[in-house]
Amino acid sequence: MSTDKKIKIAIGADHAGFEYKELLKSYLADFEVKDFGTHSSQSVDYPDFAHPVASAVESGEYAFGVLVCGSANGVAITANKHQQVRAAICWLNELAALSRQHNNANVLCIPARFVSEDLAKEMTTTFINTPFEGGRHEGRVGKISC
Ligand SMILES: O=C(CO)[C@H](O)[C@H](O)COP(=O)(O)O
Repeated sequence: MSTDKKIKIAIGADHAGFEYKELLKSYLADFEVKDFGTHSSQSVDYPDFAHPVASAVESGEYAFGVLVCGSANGVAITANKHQQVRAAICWLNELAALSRQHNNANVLCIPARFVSEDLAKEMTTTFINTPFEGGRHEGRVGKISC
């Protein structure tokens, strides 16, 4: 994959996403990645990890967040509570691309129990490397915050 050491990525997961998070952390070794936990497969509560990742992206310190839980619903619902966060649940590579092109998503949410490791890696690469298209999508994205 293409790499850019200047891109900072915040990553987090609950117990269901722990193994995928570890895998993605290694996969993203050429980026500046901060791991917000969890750090084992012991059962935990996904908001305890989704909020810190979302805050890190919302602050502007991290360009992107990657969150992993079983279905991706919990981490996405949590992350989207943050005003500056647009968290997208993706289970196809095309959805990862569209989440960037049309929605300017800044947090990728991966359902570890429903996608393969290879697809998780592929979607992460796509998410990081796909630019927002702007244009007609600019105003729509601008209307999301309330
Ligand atoms: O997907 C999730 C939240 O959306 C969690 O990973 C899932 O709910 C965890 O379930 P369990 O406690 O049964 O392992």
